[in-house]
Amino acid sequence: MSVLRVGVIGTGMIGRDHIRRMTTVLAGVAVTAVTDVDVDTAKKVAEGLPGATLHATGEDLIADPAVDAVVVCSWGPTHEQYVLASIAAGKPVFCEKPLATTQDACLRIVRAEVAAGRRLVQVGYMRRYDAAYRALKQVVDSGAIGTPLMMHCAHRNASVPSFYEKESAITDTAVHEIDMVRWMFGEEISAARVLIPRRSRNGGPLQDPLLLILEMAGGALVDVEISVNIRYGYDIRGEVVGEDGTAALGELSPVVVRTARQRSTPVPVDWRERFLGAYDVEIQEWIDSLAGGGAPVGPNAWDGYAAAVVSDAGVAALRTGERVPVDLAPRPALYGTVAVLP
Ligand SMILES: NC(=O)C1=CN([C@@H]2O[C@H](COP(=O)(O)OP(=O)(O)OC[C@H]3O[C@@H](n4cnc5c(N)ncnc54)[C@H](O)[C@@H]3O)[C@@H](O)[C@H]2O)C=CC1
Ligand SMILES: O=C1[C@@H](O)[C@H](O)[C@@H](O)[C@H](O)[C@H]1O
Repeated sequence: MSVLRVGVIGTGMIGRDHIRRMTTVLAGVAVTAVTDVDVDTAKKVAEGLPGATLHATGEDLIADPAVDAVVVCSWGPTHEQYVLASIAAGKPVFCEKPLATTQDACLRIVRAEVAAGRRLVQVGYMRRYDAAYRALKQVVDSGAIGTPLMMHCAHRNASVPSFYEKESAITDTAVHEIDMVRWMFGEEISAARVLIPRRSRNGGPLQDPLLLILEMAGGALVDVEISVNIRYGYDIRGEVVGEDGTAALGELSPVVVRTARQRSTPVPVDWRERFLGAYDVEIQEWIDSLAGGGAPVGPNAWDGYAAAVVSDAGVAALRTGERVPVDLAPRPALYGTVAVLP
């Protein structure tokens, strides 16, 4: 079996987590190079990877002949330069979300990939790989609950770091639901609104929670509660309401505890725990798709662009209180003829 040689740019929290899974869990892959502007961290990570090269820059890593494919896990504003450099080098690139931090930057990536004439980019929207979301989509697609009319979502973080801003609730957090509902309904989002409830005393200067309302092109409505200081753990919920029934993400805990007349299940601490299996499947399927020179089949540059445009609409809705339409550029043929590829 051939081994995909991967270079990782950014050895922070998720970069190290993806390196751990590529070196200890997944098959057909070796991490052969790393880099980070925080040289000390990158050096420590490289020391734990026998034979891997520590590069001074992301560009050096992309040019390394011992790197077949690139994984970008640096901060969002740096994604564009590394994704574009990977496309220019003709190397497949898995980029953690967001694809880039502005819709113009995402469009530059889309155009570069179209000019290259083949799919090279995959974006890290891992919910599409989660067993519960996949089971939910299977029910929706089967028609068992009839035409979907609404989806209720909750995205709750226990807490967020001090650099998290008001807009991050949309651009950093709800962006996962933005991608997920496009995939779940197989269609684009046409408009966004934000409703602002009473502010939590745990939210500090943030407007927390928020309610993001998304209008799907086919007329369904999606509401997303975004609470980022919920304290009790990391809680992700989703329920689709159809004409003939409803389907919701199941309870995921492998254990139920009964004691002192209480019944309880643990709540994950954060996304690494909740989506552990999804990240494994996501990266394994990406590796497998590249075998023998193949193209990635997961969330593509168009999906990254569409998520950025909807995020911008959400941010504008948050700032103005208005309903903001989503205005997408024409979609290039490289990204298929159905609205959102399955
Ligand atoms: N799919 C998901 O659920 C998640 C995705 N993410 C995404 O992953 C990315 C990284 O997030 P974290 O690991 O949480 O951040 P982090 O701050 O822990 O790690 C980012 C690393 O990138 C490095 N870096 C920054 N600029 C760089 C540059 N120009 N070149 C090379 N390295 C550079 C930093 O020094 C840092 O070590 C973000 O885009 C974030 O949105 C993060 C958490 C979960
Ligand atoms: O991507 C992620 C983080 O960056 C973000 O800050 C969290 O809100 C999300 O739940 C997580 O999946």
